Amino acid sequence: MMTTTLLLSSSCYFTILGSRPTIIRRHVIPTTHHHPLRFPSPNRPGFVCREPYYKCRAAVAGDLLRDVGATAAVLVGAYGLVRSFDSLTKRNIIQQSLSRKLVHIMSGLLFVVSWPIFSSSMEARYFASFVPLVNCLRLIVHGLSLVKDEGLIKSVTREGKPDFNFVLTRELLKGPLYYVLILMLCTVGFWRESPIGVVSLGMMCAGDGFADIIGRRFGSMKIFYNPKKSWAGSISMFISGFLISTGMLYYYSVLGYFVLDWVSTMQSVALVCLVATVVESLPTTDLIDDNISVPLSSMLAAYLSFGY
Ligand SMILES: C/C(=C\COP(=O)(O)O)CCC[C@H](C)CCC[C@H](C)CCCC(C)C
Ligand SMILES: Nc1ccn([C@@H]2O[C@H](COP(=O)(O)OP(=O)(O)O)[C@@H](O)[C@H]2O)c(=O)n1
Repeated sequence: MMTTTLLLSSSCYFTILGSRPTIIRRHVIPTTHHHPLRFPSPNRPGFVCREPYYKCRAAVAGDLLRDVGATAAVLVGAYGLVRSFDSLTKRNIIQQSLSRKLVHIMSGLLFVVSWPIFSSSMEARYFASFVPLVNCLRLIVHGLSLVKDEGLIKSVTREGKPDFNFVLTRELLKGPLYYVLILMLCTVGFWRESPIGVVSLGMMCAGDGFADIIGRRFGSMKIFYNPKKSWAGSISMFISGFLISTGMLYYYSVLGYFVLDWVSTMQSVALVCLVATVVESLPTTDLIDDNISVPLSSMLAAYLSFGY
């Protein structure tokens, strides 16, 4: 019932939204609705099915089947990723802090990489957002110690010691929870139609992740206005964020989702990286988690520089 309501409401919402003219942006010409590699989907605004009705219904059913399959596959991938790092940590192959950061880096990036396996229907983004939603609920349930999952605790908490006291598992309700909420926001809000989501997640996942990994190891020269952060960490955030975000945009442009003017695009990505890196370096972690400040500041900077 909830799914039907969601599908009907999202179809109505995107029928209205989809009637907007396709505006050619300074950098980006959104081609998602008319992606040459995508088969027409009858539940897309403006689509005129010239085939017999049964063929249109088959196309809708094909989209639905594809999105359900893609959702299941990505859910399994998410569970497998956390379990893999739990195993590596248990066998002392990698340190717990490194495990957490690699999960931080890889989860979101692999999630964004998986978006093209979903259909080109208007509801595809909601199927994709179901994956971070499930993980959000999982973090809440375990964060409130309603259920015990040693592997999850070891893979995504700072301590990694699953003694299941409420204080420790409550950590799941901070960084990790904000992280999956931002994934949901970017999936539903920007999807494959705007570079803003891709770049913002590149900064949150890769930039913030490598800042920690490099900063912990090589961050002897501290930032004068925030001794908890280092120049090495911030510089690595800028470089990794720029390279990964640009690489993700290239991936989506090769698949035909964006047509990008690369000179101005790289200038815009560099600006977003600079803004996100400065925000991350500020002594505000106690006030607002990096998993909120970094992506939100990236979204604002990307909106102002990409034009939409
Ligand atoms: C450890 C995490 C965040 C904490 O960040 P920080 O506080 O150290 O800055 C990441 C938590 C990841 C979450 C448990 C699983 C998310 C999975 C994702 C929605 C889907 C991944 C799919 C892909 C195919 C592996
Ligand atoms: N710009 C940065 C970011 C992190 N770091 C290092 O990485 C550690 C963890 O960074 P963080 O507090 O942002 O970690 P999370 O809150 O992202 O888990 C810091 O205590 C620093 O040792 C750094 O040196 N420079």
